[in-house]
Amino acid sequence: MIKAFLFDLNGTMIDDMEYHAKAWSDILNNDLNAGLTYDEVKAQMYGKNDELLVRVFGENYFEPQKMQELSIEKERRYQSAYKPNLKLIRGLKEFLEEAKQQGIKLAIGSAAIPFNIDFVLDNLDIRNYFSAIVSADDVAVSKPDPETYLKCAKELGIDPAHCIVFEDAPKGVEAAANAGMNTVVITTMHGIDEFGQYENVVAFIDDYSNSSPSDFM
Ligand SMILES: O=P(O)(O)OC[C@H]1O[C@@H](O)[C@H](O)[C@@H](O)[C@@H]1O
Repeated sequence: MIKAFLFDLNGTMIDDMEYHAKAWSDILNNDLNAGLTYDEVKAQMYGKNDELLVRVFGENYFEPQKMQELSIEKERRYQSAYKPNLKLIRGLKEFLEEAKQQGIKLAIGSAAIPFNIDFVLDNLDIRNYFSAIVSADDVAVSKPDPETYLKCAKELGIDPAHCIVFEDAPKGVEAAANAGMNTVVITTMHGIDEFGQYENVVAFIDDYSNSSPSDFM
């Protein structure tokens, strides 16, 4: 029996992954000469910003302070490009409202830093729907490690077996599987064909306009 919905943020609540890809591509290739193709940048976009930098450049390439600066700079570029288009994915507001009315607990489990989570929640004024918010700063290791989603469940006081995750990224679906949770996939940046290996996907949706919370309980 499902008692809680755990939402990934980027690509799942807002359709912004193309803006993350552009900001990362700019930082990695134009500022840091990583020489990655656009598809390679997209494939690296999961987990914390520091984890991404280590995957691309190796351990100890940057001082922690430098990684912090690069992370903030990347999010500044992302926010300034995306802000004019900032909006929830179609049908999500009504979906959240209905879930709240039905007593389903709601949480956000994101690899984003609080700077970005605040940017979304405060500009869209939707913070009040969520009883727990787990960001990059709240976990030792991000997705595909299960820590993010297990921490959401713990903060909500709900058994992981009674949670379902909403995700857009294969590595996020993997994180949910590692946490023992099923997943609803929102096909924003990643197509259905990219999720073939995951047995914990129970549904694919383009947006929330034809769904209601009871479909996933
Ligand atoms: O876990 P979420 O909400 O999908 O966020 C993931 C993204 O968050 C962004 O802030 C990172 O810069 C991206 O690299 C990462 O992919």
